[in-house]
Amino acid sequence: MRPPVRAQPLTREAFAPFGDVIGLELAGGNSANQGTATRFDRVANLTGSRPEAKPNLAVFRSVAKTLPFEVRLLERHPCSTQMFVALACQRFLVVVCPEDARGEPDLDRLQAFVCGPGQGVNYRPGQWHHPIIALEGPADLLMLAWEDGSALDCEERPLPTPVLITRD
Ligand SMILES: NC(=O)N[C@@H](O)C(=O)O
Ligand code: NI
Repeated sequence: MRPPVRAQPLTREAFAPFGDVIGLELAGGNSANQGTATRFDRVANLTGSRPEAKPNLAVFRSVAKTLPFEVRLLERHPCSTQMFVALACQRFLVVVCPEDARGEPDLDRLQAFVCGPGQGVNYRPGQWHHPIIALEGPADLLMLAWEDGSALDCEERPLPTPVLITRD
């Protein structure tokens, strides 16, 4: 079995190779609503590359899992970004994995992030990741991706051996 992967706190810098972080480290912004708000525009690069695919705004009501957690499969969405933002949660787990020269998950470089209330991530298109996991308590998470109901919406890859994610 591979050495366990320690889940790390979510930061913009650490997550940058995998996509965008939402709700963390907001910078700049412009005044809005007669000065009663600051708006931070385009905090994530939302893309869907298939003309027939439509944006799907969904709510995932996830049951709680605990760490340590065994990752037994990864998936990717080749033609769309996928965003998850916590609507209500205590913690949620984001697991991402770079790809090797063949485009397959490079499990030696798998990373895990513990995210909290008010935070979100947006995977870049084709980014290998584990399906979203709620931690410590059930979670409602808002999801946005471009989907058309075809197989290209989501490509799954069962892992030959599980990868254990432990608490930092
Ligand atoms: N597609 C789906 O239902 N869920 C996954 O894509 C996920 O990342 O959670
Ligand atoms: Ni996904």
